[in-house]
Amino acid sequence: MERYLATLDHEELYVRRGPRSGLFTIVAVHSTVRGPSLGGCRLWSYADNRAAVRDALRLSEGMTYKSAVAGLALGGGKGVIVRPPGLVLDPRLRRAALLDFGDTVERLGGSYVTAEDVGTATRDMTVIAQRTRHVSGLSRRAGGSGDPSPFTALGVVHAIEATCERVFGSASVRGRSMSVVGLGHVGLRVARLLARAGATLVVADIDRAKRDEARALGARWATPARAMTAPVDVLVPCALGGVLDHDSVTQLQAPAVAGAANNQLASSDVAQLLLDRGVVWAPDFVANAGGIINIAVEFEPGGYDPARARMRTREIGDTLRRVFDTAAVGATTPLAAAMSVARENLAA
Ligand SMILES: NC(=O)c1ccc[n+]([C@@H]2O[C@H](COP(=O)([O-])OP(=O)(O)OC[C@H]3O[C@@H](n4cnc5c(N)ncnc54)[C@H](O)[C@@H]3O)[C@@H](O)[C@H]2O)c1
Repeated sequence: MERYLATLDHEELYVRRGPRSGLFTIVAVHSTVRGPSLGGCRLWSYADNRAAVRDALRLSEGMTYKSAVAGLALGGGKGVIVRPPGLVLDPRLRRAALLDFGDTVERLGGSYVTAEDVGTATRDMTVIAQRTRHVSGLSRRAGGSGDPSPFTALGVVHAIEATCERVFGSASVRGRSMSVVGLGHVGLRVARLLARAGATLVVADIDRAKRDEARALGARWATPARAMTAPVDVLVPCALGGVLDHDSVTQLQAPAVAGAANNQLASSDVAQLLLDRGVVWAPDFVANAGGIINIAVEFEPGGYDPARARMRTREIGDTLRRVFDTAAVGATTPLAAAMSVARENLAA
């Protein structure tokens, strides 16, 4: 395993071919130290099955640290349904694969709880729930916590405020300039919240149809490349991962970066480059934890309550302040500090 896949640091890895669909279903449980492992079910196509297993192992580990740094009573896990390259899932096959995945989750007896992820949506969770009760993120009508995006956006805004406080001495975004790259489910909501709070916005998306949103926000529209290097106070990446690499960081003009996009650093050494260039970076897995914080409320005594979810999401600001303080004391990067806070919480 170690030789062919990845360093194994996990509690469980379950690979099972679904009898209905014939597709491989995979669940990796990295840690249940703080609670049941939670992580989305990714329906994705890979070059080969090893790559799919590797992805489940890697992503489940990331979930352990994301939940731990947020102080949640959850561990890290991830599910994958492997779609063979070129295979189109018609509705019948898709349903069969989701039911197969539900059986896989059920066999793990609650050590893994699934949720939506790339390639799956809330309605898919309803199908999976026919085979297992270890499902989160069902619709509000079905008793779940529903769409996580508004909570992710709220958390990102609190992360931006904590970052402004660190860089400019005040958490207020009023009068600050910000560049929001990616106006999707999260980015558009972040932009609206920032505009309402008095920030001046540059916005960008590869989808030019989003230009109308810029007008509605009173924001300046830019190409994604220009928005990334705009001379603003805060860069807010809300599209894809890997946007901060050795090239893009040397062109950054913003002294602060805080956004929703997952895996913003192309490689972990970019964290040091940002520090060396005096750019304060809010680690993505701290800033974008609002979605999982919202889901975690489903597991609290009394069940899901949106007001409690909002309250918990606001705590992202304080978590990030602790990360920045830890980084300052240790003269290290916010990435290293966030990992150290997560490890402390795992050990506690
Ligand atoms: N939805 C959540 O609750 C949540 C939670 C945690 C993390 N995230 C992360 O936040 C990011 C955004 O998530 P989302 O749910 O809003 O996704 P989304 O698909 O709704 O939105 C992404 C937007 O980015 C645009 N985009 C894609 N490539 C771009 C590029 N190169 N430049 C500019 N725009 C580009 C797309 O056109 C789309 O409008 C992702 O990285 C996601 O993994 C989302």
